[in-house]
Amino acid sequence: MLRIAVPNKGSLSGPAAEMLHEAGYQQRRESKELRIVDPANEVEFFYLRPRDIAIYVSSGRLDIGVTGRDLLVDSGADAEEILPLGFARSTFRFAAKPGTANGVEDLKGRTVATSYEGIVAGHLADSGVDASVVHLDGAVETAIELGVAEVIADVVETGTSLRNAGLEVFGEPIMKSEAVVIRRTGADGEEPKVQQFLRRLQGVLVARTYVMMDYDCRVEQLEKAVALTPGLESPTVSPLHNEGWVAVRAMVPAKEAQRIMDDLYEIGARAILTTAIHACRL
Ligand SMILES: Nc1ncnc2c1ncn2[C@@H]1O[C@H](COP(=O)(O)OP(=O)(O)OP(=O)(O)O)[C@@H](O)[C@H]1O
Ligand SMILES: O=P(O)(O)OC[C@H]1O[C@H](OP(=O)(O)OP(=O)(O)O)[C@H](O)[C@@H]1O
Ligand SMILES: [Mg+2]
Repeated sequence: MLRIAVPNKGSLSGPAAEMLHEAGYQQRRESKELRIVDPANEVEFFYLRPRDIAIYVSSGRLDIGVTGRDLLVDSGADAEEILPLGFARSTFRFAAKPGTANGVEDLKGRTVATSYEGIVAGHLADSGVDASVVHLDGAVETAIELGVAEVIADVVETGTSLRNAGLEVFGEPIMKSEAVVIRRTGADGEEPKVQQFLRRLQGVLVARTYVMMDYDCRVEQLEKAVALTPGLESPTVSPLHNEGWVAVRAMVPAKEAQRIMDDLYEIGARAILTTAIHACRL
């Protein structure tokens, strides 16, 4: 039975459960459940605090986990990223009242408040800057107003929390994060159950980024049409009952679907349809 750690709370928890559900795994019915078994898929899910997941996985008691890249790095645990999942995207940045600092070099002798002490201490050390770090659990933006620190280092997504606190980012981004699948460093990467789990999640990622496109076009336009919709391997082309026409079917990136439909129409393609892909194995 594959043992998988899943975030039980916070920004990662909802999207992680949704992705696992789309990948065909049973998920917990209510938020107080800490552990469920999915016998059909021979998987056991452990719902843990996102911050603790890398520690459990590095101990070898759980095979894999879903967490944030920033949380993995911050933990310092002996675990490695094996698949980025594309949700809970954020940037980790320094911020302060405007005019306080322009870069990490200005932090010498100052105090930085953060929930990610590992990342911040590592970054300061790498930059050769001697500053103090104060650990806070959350709502770090308020630390400056209340005089606990002059600078914060925190997760930024839309920037709304910083703006509301009258703060501005400064310096280079410290890191870019998103949800990731992790395993113990050096664990057997070929393990078939792990490979199957990763293939299922990759299938969801592809199903979310591509749509299926179908259209009819004249044989004379086929080469131009196929250049617009090359598909992953090559498009399927089938004859139509009306001579001189073919039906074409290919996967296209969802973001480009409308533009491709316009371009196909321009060259004379008709009955252009897109349909969602629910699951796939490439
Ligand atoms: N507003 C956000 N947008 C995108 N990702 C975020 C956001 N806030 C936190 N994250 C990401 O979520 C992970 C942190 O999850 P965690 O549950 O510890 O914090 P949280 O989502 O802020 O929840 P909590 O309310 O418990 O603090 C990190 O990987 C972080 O980058
Ligand atoms: O750039 P934004 O879109 O505003 O998102 C970033 C904010 O979201 C998270 O906070 P959360 O709401 O989880 O509260 P917390 O600080 O207590 O963790 C994070 O810690 C930032 O404060
Ligand atoms: Mg938070």
